[in-house]
Amino acid sequence: MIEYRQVHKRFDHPVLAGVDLTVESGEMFALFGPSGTGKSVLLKTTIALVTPDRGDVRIDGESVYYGGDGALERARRKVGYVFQNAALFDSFNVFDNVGMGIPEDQLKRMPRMELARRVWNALELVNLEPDEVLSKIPSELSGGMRKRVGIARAIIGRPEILLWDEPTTGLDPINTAAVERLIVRLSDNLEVTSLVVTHDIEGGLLICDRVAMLDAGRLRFCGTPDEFRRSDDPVVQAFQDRAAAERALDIGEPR
Ligand SMILES: Nc1ncnc2c1ncn2[C@@H]1O[C@H](COP(=O)(O)OP(=O)(O)OP(=O)(O)O)[C@@H](O)[C@H]1O
Repeated sequence: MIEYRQVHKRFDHPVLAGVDLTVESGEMFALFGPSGTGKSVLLKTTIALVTPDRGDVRIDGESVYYGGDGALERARRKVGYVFQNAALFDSFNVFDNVGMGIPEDQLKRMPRMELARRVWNALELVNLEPDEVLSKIPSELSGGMRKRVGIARAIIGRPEILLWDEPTTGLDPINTAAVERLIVRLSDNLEVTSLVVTHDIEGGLLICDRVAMLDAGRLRFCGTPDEFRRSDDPVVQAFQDRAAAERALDIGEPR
């Protein structure tokens, strides 16, 4: 379970102004919101990739920020993070990039054969052919393949929680659908809690148990996909209308 409690963050302007949100264990949860409202920043506060100015995050009841020695480390071990642009290391091959998802202390003690087996399994789980990609560097892969390598790195450490930062952004419709199927399959097979930040509202509503919408640094909506669709909040409605119009433009439908 992930609990965000009164999370505040400002950079040169206020971004998060007291976000309260609970994602239950085993849940598949999507976070929506207009561009620049702090969705990625909130995701990053989960494991202190961004540190909140105020507030706390609790994972399975343990405070990430006030839990004392080792709390952040324990949180990071439980979480796999799928970065927006895959964030692979350009000069390392796929084997090394995926292997980096294993915590360093475990990696040091791990026999090479065991590491190879884990990397192989992780690549198979994301539908990549290990033989074909292991020795390639990221620039030799397509955008969709790089995303999958990033996902393999996130799952190789056997996380209990997967955080997905815009996993389908920049992908064509076919790859988008494939990655969405992958999110569902991995979340089911690995029995993880998934929190997905996405602009793909339709996809998020289709695959998630609950969704939330962030607006102006605060949670504007939290509920089931059905409740979201039927919300009479004008801000939520306007957001959905805008998303639908953008989608229609994307896929060339008449507006
Ligand atoms: N490290 C940082 N330093 C300064 N400003 C930052 C930093 N990270 C994020 N911001 C700012 O915080 C705001 C929220 O950014 P964030 O990436 O969380 O938005 P978002 O809701 O995920 O948007 P998008 O949907 O466009 O990705 C933006 O104004 C962004 O410029």
